Amino acid sequence: MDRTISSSASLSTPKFRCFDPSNSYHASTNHNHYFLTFPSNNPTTRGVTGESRKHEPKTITGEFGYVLEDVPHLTDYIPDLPTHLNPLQDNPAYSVVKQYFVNTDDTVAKKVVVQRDSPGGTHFRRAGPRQKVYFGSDEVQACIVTCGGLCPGINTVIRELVCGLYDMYGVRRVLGIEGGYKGFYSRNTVCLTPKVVNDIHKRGGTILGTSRGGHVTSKIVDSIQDRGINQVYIIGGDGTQQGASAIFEEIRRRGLKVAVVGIPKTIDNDILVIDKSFGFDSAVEEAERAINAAHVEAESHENGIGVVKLMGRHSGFIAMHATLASRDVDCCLIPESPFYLEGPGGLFEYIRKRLKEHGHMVIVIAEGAGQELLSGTMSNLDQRDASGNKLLQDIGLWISEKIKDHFAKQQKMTINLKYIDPTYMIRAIPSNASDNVYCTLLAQSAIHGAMAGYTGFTVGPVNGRNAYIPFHRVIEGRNKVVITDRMWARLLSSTNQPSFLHPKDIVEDKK
Ligand SMILES: Nc1ncnc2c1ncn2[C@@H]1O[C@H](COP(=O)(O)OP(=O)(O)O)[C@@H](O)[C@H]1O
Ligand SMILES: O=P(O)(O)OC[C@H]1O[C@](O)(COP(=O)(O)O)[C@@H](O)[C@@H]1O
Ligand SMILES: [Mg+2]
Repeated sequence: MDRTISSSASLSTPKFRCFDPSNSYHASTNHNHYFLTFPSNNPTTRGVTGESRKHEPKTITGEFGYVLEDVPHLTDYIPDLPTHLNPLQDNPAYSVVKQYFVNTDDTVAKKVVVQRDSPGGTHFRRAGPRQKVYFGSDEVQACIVTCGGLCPGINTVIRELVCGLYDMYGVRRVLGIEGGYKGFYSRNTVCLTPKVVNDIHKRGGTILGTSRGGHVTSKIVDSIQDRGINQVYIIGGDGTQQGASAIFEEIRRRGLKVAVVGIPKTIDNDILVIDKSFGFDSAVEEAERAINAAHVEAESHENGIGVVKLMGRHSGFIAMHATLASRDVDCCLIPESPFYLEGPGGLFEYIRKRLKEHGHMVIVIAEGAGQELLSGTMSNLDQRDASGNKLLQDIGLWISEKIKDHFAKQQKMTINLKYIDPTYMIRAIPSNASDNVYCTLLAQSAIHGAMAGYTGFTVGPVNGRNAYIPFHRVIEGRNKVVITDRMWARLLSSTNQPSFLHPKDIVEDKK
């Protein structure tokens, strides 16, 4: 579809001009791009001369304290976009479903436990197919990129994006960007078809490759524009969603008809708002195997101690869930719960007690736990990876040495400690059955959102329903284990470990 939208600089409408092919900076033959010129009177950019202000959150309020934290839509900055009937209504598989399309007003409550007098509270737009779409099938040129660390299920999401675009919306042009964000401007692309992706969900990793660092917003958006891409599916964690948000802002600033969709991928389960990230269950299952091995080793030796280090840079969800699932773990240490070694209530005292009672024990430690204890004692202090994430020191190795040293020198006690570090093994596997289904729903929800013209959002389950969540909500912090929550209490009660909290802290927290 080739359209020119122009308007006078009225007070109520933004001023747009059509893409100018003579502009060598963005030389492209694609006709689906609209440019926003500044200054404009668009509410999201008003008052800014020469450059765009960030997209203001769209908040819609209703009666009784109802709040919708809405996601941007292409029509927010490109008015009068033509619409099409959703091709799903003629699709034999879907046309038989009663009420297949979601009501455009459907929203998902962030909080489902409420009291009689509770206000309506925060809601997100419900994911799903809409009757009207803003892209024709022939018009779509989609791309998929995977960034950050690996996670079980990435290939399933890629597969389902490609097959969903093909089967549900008749889209035939889907590009894979190789090697993460930097692939937009430094690598080739690969054409993705249902045939190419047919079996990939059975493999771990990502067929597209991934990387850290290399997010240069202007170069990425230039590449999107030059290639004529109008739907961008970005699979990645908290850092990636930050990057996706920057891409969305730049696309909006340039006034392009390009939908930017984030698909949350994090093995650490540290992305805000969503219930749980895909691949997390698969990773926990794999972690169980390491814990089992540690337990077998520990119980076969006198004073046997099995130490297992698991992933979890800032959030201890994997360690917590693997511990709760296993029942063989006697102590779980996570970044959110500071601990200490010596003295009453400390880790050494607990280990001694446990060995006396049971003759063996298993300790699970998340890689980000206790970093403050060993700061300055090991090399690579304050080093960062290409994405700016702090490189952690090996807490598992450090604590194993400390335990051995303490029991040999101070307790004159022979212990048998086995240290297991399955770090990469838990994330390099294919996803399990339930994660595969999760990935399918996630990918399809992402497609429906982009086709319906929504942009600048992350898709994910909120209280069991997929929703479109504005980027700013997922990048404003990290999801962490709350150690004053019932889940952590369950863990403490299942392991019998000390809380390592000073009674004064607990009283203050309860207040
Ligand atoms: N604040 C940020 N702004 C823009 N891009 C970012 C930001 N943080 C990370 N990125 C980019 O996102 C990608 C993945 O980030 P990373 O932190 O490595 O993994 P993850 O997304 O899994 O957390 C990298 O290419 C990185 O450059
Ligand atoms: O060695 P790499 O590839 O940087 O990955 C290690 C890190 O990746 C993580 O799994 C998290 O990565 P993401 O944020 O990309 O999901 C951490 O738990 C771990 O510290
Ligand atoms: Mg991350």
